Amino acid sequence: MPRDLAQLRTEIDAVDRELLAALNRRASLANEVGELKRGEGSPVFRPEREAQVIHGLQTRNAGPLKPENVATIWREIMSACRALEAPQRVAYLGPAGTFSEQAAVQFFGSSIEHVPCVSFDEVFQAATAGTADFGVVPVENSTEGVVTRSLDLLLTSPLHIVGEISLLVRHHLLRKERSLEGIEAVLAHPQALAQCQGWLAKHLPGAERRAVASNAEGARMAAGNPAWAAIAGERAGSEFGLHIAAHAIQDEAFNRTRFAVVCLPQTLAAPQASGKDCVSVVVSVPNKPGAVHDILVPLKQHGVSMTRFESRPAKSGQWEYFFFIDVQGHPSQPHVAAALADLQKLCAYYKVLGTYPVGD
Ligand SMILES: O=C(O)C(=O)C[C@]1(C(=O)O)C=C[C@@H](O)C=C1
Repeated sequence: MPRDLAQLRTEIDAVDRELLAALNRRASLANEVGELKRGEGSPVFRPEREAQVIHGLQTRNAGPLKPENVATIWREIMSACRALEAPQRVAYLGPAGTFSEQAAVQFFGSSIEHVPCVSFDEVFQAATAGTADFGVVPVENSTEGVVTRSLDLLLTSPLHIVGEISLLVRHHLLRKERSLEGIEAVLAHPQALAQCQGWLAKHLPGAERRAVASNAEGARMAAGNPAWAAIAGERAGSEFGLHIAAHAIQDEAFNRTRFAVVCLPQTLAAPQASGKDCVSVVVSVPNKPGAVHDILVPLKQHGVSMTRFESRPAKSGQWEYFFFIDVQGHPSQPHVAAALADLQKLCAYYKVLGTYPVGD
């Protein structure tokens, strides 16, 4: 005899009470961990431990919850437990409603203190000066390529990368009206304008494209002028009470942005191996034939996979470049350590930007 709705809800209520009791037991344990850590002066946030917890549960998960549900739920549970140990302040390009904010919440969970900033430079400053514990900045977009300012800041700043997260970025055309009639200007961050240039040329060829500090800032401004539209995500639309006049206008359907999570080395030492890690380095080589080829040889010799290779001008006026290289693995693995040591010997400049668990 199948149970009726009332019976099923009674059972759900009983399970919820068990869950609540179990979650509070977990939170009390996290409180104790927090006390231990305060005594030792060790970091509250341990991304490799969180990655292991989620991975371990996904391996044991018998369903019907999907593995991605398990990840989302436990990210929030650990965010709440972490906040009990000590609230983590996270800087990102604001205001509220940006994709950077979404990346910060997706990475740290929603139990964080928000530190919205007006530029990527300010995000780095906040995390360097200690007004934030962490910064979250975009480093690469699948349509537009690298976010050059972030890479330049990574090169010169004392911050290192401790995590990464990638978001599917869907840009909408947002405005006070529901139609495309009478739009004089489209406001967005230059990256978003570039990611939607095909759509704009086709549908709003006469509208001015105005670059602003962030997409959410554009949305805030469009909320005050019916002749303006903004390009931004849903979050910004609801934040500023705008309608979606056109859905998903980015030129590539699978437009993704990868964000780096950065902090001072004393906030969080390089994470221990999580089992699925990555090392980011930036190097420069002497300006001579074959030098770029040579730096890749140690990776091949030691069987280390390279997942990223980007160049940025060294700004010396001499056609010299910095190369941003990501390799798979963790320096505690002998073949990774040997490959990096051999690579370093060939470089005029060599800096490890970070070792961290590979993001989703
Ligand atoms: O294991 C720890 O070090 C904890 O502080 C506990 C916990 C958790 O909730 O599981 C919370 C914060 C850390 O980032 C990692 C894990």
